[in-house]
Amino acid sequence: MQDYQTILEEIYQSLKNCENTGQVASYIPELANADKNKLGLHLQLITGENFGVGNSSEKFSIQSISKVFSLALAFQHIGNDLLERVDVEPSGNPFNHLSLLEQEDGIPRNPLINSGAIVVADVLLSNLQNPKQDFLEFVRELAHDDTIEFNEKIAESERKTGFNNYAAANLLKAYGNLNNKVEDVLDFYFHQCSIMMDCKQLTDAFFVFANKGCCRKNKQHLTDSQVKRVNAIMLTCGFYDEAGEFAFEVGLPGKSGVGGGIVALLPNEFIIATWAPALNPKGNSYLGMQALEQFTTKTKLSIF
Ligand SMILES: NC(=O)CC[C@H](N)C(=O)O
Repeated sequence: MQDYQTILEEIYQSLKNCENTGQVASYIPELANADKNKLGLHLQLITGENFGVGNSSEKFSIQSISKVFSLALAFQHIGNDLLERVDVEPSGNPFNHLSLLEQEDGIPRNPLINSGAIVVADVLLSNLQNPKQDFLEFVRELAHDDTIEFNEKIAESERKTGFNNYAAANLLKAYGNLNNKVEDVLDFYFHQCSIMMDCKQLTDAFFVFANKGCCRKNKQHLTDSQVKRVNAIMLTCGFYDEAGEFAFEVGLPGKSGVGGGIVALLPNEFIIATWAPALNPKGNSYLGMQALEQFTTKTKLSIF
């Protein structure tokens, strides 16, 4: 086995010493408080070994990483019917882009951009009995961790400034691709994005996507085919208009969030999560992208 702890420490040291030109997201005011100097990495092997460095056990707002959980839960409930309301093509555009939605008659390009995730949130609202609580329980169950919570302050902060997401939701409603009230769908969406987790917990929860749909306690949550699809969507759409760059530099399916987190995985091998709050111009963690590039280069482990 490779010396993963040493590899993580080398990556951590090299990034701690490099100039961090990223910027913390400030369009959600609560996120602007994050400390740009934080950096955490956690690796979990499919065999259960764990390795961590830096601020890997500090919780942060997972933001768009939550879109993978909502996609998985929607697949679990309505299967491929989901694909009638949201496509699976990379958008080549920023996560909050609107004009494509209008050009394509209210069918979002994929479930990992905001408009697509808002449609998925609508599906969950229609299919769950207590939507927010049931969603939280799903994430807790995947991670086997009942301490995972929403951050009400962050959800409220985004509600107050989420004009772009209101625009997307209203456009979806106008095209007949939203069954519930705009306010209710966005309340769910802002809460899912506000969930607080650390790098270790993210690797726990994403274990299911590296392990053919079975979580760490061996419960089957998704079929083989659903896991294949979720991973394919992560690979092609998980980093918005930087998905090509991530595949090129890192070579793993993964998902980023504007809280500065990234989770990536190699099916049947490992799950790795990074957290560094400052973002590059495309909205992905500046140091996190580099950490993962170094990891797959040093270990020679990627899907390619
Ligand atoms: N890329 C992200 O993490 C974006 C999520 C954020 N909640 C938004 O809707 O703008």
